[in-house]
Amino acid sequence: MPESDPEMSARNITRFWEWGRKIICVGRNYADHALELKNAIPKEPVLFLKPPSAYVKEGSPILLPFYTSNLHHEVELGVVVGKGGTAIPQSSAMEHVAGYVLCLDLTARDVQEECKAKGLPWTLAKAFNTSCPISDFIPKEKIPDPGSVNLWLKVNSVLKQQGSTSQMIFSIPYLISYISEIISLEEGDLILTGTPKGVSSVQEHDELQAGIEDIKHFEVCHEVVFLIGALKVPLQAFPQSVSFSIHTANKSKLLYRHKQNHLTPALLLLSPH
Ligand SMILES: O=C(O)/C=C/C(=O)CC(=O)C(=O)O
Repeated sequence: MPESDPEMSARNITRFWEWGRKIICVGRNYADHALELKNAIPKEPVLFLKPPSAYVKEGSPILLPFYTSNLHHEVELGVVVGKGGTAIPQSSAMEHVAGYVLCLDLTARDVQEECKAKGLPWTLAKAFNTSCPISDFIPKEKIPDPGSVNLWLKVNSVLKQQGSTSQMIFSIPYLISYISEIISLEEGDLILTGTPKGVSSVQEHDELQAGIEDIKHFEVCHEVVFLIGALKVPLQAFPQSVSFSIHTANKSKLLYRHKQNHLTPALLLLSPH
């Protein structure tokens, strides 16, 4: 894969969500969060993906999937890739970063638990439309030390999550190097670096606010946070008319599968109709 595609380079990195092709997420990257969900501390990064259709910008509504009754917020620092590459060494990894966003990795926790129990992928739990709300683009220069910033999230003004990126098990340069060995990074890709502890359930009409603060330059970045880092996103139900009916298979067969195993796509086909 070429390191830089001239057509891609002409695009505006501050609007990466309009054309970026991948969202690569890191799970269990904060020990206290791994433990709150009763997981072991990982020895290497846990990776999963979201599609670009997961993006939703600050101020737009999050759609609440009808198949979950336990949607969780996870606040994260997102790293926006400015220069692609494969097998990027840790020593030059930060040269590939264009900037950052504050993001949420919304997770249908009940669905994820079932997927985990059955050894199934987490796609339904993590990759639905609007599962990745993002703030405005934050240029790299505004966060001189991304390994030492505070992230916080409030639900209806109540503080739920607070943690420092210094608590990450795998650092940003390590993650860029590790991921790019396996999945070539391209300009406009976003890496979600994991969430600190305090994840909890959100409901329709809840209001989420999140922020980022540079610990070392607290005074300056507190102001920056207020301007660029805050997310304020109302939740609303998936419109009933939305349909996931992507299968044409015989309904009675799907109904049988629904009874046997309600996490199969049959649930999506049959559920609200
Ligand atoms: O392993 C689990 O039970 C859940 C993991 C996550 O959802 C983790 C993340 O996405 C994260 O740590 O950021």
